[in-house]
Amino acid sequence: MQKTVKTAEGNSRALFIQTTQVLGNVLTFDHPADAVLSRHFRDNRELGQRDRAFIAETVYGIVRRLRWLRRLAGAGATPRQLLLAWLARGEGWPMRQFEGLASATERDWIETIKSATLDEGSVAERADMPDWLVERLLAQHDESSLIKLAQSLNRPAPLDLRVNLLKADRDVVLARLREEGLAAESCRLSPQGIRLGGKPALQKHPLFLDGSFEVQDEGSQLLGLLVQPKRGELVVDFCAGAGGKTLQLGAMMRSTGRLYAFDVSEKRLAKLKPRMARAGLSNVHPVLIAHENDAKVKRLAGKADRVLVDAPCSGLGTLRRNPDLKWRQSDAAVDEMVVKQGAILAAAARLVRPGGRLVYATCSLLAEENDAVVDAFLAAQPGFRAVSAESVLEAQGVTLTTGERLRLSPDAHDTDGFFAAVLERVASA
Ligand SMILES: C[S@@+](CC[C@H](N)C(=O)[O-])C[C@H]1O[C@@H](n2cnc3c(N)ncnc32)[C@H](O)[C@@H]1O
Repeated sequence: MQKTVKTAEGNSRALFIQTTQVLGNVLTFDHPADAVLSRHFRDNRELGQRDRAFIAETVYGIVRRLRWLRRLAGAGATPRQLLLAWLARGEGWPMRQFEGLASATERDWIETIKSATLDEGSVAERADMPDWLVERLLAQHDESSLIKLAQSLNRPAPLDLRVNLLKADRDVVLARLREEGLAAESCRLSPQGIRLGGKPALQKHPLFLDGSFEVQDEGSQLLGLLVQPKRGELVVDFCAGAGGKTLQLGAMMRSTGRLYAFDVSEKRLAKLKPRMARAGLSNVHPVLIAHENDAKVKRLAGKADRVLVDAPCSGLGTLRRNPDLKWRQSDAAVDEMVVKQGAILAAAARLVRPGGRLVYATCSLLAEENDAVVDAFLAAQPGFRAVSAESVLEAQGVTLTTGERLRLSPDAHDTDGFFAAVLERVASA
């Protein structure tokens, strides 16, 4: 495999070739883009931080604007042509920057790309989304708000941290990061969050290694607040994954009580274990389940004070971080997901004790995966009632006009897109 020669400009011929290779692999959409990138970086350990950033940002930039680039460069454009078109039009590289990187013929082609004009295009083309997705979103938004939302989803996300309140104080962490020259601000909404300017590498930061903070989008932090777990409670994180929210819930419980972290993915749960240790949590019990009706789940029927269902979903609210999802998801996959979401919510609800709380959340922007799932659940389960998400947040010092259900989007809140409904099992008489 071609190895990179790092240059001051970070745009050597070899780097260019590697970027084209990675892009070609990402554009098959067989695997998530972040997995393709991680693998490439693992196989090319000599790549410096700048080169990695160039490859990742370029590939993500192209995937975000793929529809536009294919209109400019031609539907059958090769990964290399897409790369050239992106650098010329998306990044605005002047012609001289292509010297030594592109052949004379390619440079002529780049000139035509630079001066090409496109007609306005369809809504889906302007949104840089597949037609099926725009059709679904147009049922919820008018054209101009959809374009605004799409543009916000087509921009990179900021980097947010959640301070582990079990180990650290937000102001102390903020002050330390600032002393180190990082641009750090308190998050606007989450009382546990810090927003950083730029994308500093933090995996080796002492405050990361000692569990004082974790990377977690501000919107995701608000979901933890909706669960609002207390010391000594029995809490279930039904779809815990690698534990982004489990860690937050465990810290809010001050490492007391019992916090069950269920998931069907052994690989994801395995990633939770070192994170629990770093976070100083001894109340978390990861449990691998075969499916939502596993006997291990049923044992807790009627016992949980709080249950979080952070449901598997299309993930379309996270397009800023995972832009390939819009090309990897499909209409049919969303329909299947909706059935699964209903089944998981119904199974999770059985665990909630009378008077206990159930939170259903997704990082989707589609009403089918959000309101429709909750509406169907409430219609089938008269033993549950809705609680206002806005009031739950307000009680914790978060001022956000969101109404009964939490709806976050990058254009309105500069967070990833999230949905959540807070439900309560009516206490028996
Ligand atoms: C949105 S992700 C969870 C993210 C996690 N809560 C976090 O904050 O990092 C959804 C998770 O649901 C899990 N999942 C899928 N089907 C499930 C099921 N039937 N029961 C429990 N978890 C399931 C997936 O493996 C995935 O980890």
